[in-house]
Amino acid sequence: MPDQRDPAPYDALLLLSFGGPEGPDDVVPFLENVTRGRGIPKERLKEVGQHYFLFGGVSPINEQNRALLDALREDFAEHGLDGLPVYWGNRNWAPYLVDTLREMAADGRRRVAVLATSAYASYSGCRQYRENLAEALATLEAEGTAPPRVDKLRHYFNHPGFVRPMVDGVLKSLAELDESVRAGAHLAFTTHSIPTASADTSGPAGEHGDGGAYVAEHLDVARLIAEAVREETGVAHPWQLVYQSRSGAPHTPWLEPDICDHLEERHAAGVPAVVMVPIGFVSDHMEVLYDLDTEATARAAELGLPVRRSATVGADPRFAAAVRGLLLERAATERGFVVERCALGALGPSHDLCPVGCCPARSPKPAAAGADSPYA
Ligand SMILES: CC1=C(CCC(=O)O)c2cc3nc(cc4[nH]c(cc5[nH]c(cc1n2)c(C)c5CCC(=O)O)c(CCC(=O)O)c4C)C(CCC(=O)O)=C3C
Ligand SMILES: [Fe+2]
Repeated sequence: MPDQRDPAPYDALLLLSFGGPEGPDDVVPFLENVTRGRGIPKERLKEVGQHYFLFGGVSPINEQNRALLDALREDFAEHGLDGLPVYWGNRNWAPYLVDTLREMAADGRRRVAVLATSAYASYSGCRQYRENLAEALATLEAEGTAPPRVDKLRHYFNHPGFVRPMVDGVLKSLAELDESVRAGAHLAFTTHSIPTASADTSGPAGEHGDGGAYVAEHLDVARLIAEAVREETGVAHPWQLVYQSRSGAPHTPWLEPDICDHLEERHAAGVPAVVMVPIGFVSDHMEVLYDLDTEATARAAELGLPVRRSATVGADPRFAAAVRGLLLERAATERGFVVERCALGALGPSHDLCPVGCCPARSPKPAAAGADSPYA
């Protein structure tokens, strides 16, 4: 049996996130960072900029990550991992990933476990993070600094520490609905829309059928939550997986239906209330605060349809404990043990190392933490 408290070979955890603006002057440069080379129409960028300006140019994502860092440090300290430092770096805003990795190298960190604030497979949700890691490591090498080795922790969409807090969130939202509409409420599980071409090729090649791993993983989580809610309430609330935050050119097919169209369609079908469950996201960041709490909630109000939006996991202590579990599990695996890998649902635990061709890019770039990675 491996020592369940031994983080070796890891000497640090890196929380890798998206990043977001912290004031009005940050908004445009942030959007330029996000969309460089991605072919996003100017009109869409203007519109998304307005979402940020509506909130004073501040995305809530950085505050959310600071709270998660606190929760992780507290959990580690309480479970004998207080010697394991936790760092934070972002893909698109300060603290930038490359600066954090440089600091980690200077601090003598040689082997780093990476937790991305993205729970599912897809180019945007996995490989793009791995490409950014590879790019940052290459930058350090070019500067003459030996970069630490980075291992990305597996996808945790089906980990109980991710799923259970969301079940509680749905139960809370249902309880907030008026009793007259509660039992008839539908659950709208939402996630980021992505191009269908990207969805179909998400995950290891050939796995999971139409919509690839991205859709299959979300359906598994939606089913798990709906089932747990039924067990708690005795009511089988009808549910559907829907999408939000569509971007890109209008002629490119993206996953549908959109949450706003779905609310209209449910309303027309006589559904008395809807709980929007943002399973695609780890915290209440701008896609949640604008696209659901502002836009979709306003659409529902126009329709006279009662809606609630349930909580994301954020800094829930159960999620922090899950991260510790993922790190210790991977650490033991790297030390040569065969360990139990905690996962709910039908798909089982996700892979540790992305195989060649997993979530392919439009134009191939080096990606870290994969079977064919230059820095493995
Ligand atoms: C799958 C997915 C996740 C979930 C996984 C994960 O969390 O990583 C996610 C998260 C996020 N997306 C975010 C912000 C943005 N995403 C954009 C654009 C895009 N996202 C895409 C996909 C995803 N995005 C895609 C396919 C595009 C089109 C451009 C491209 O092909 O790359 C744009 C540009 C404007 C626009 O096009 O909408 C912005 C500003 C923020 C920060 C929010 C905040 O500031 O609080 C977060 C957490
Ligand atoms: Fe996005």
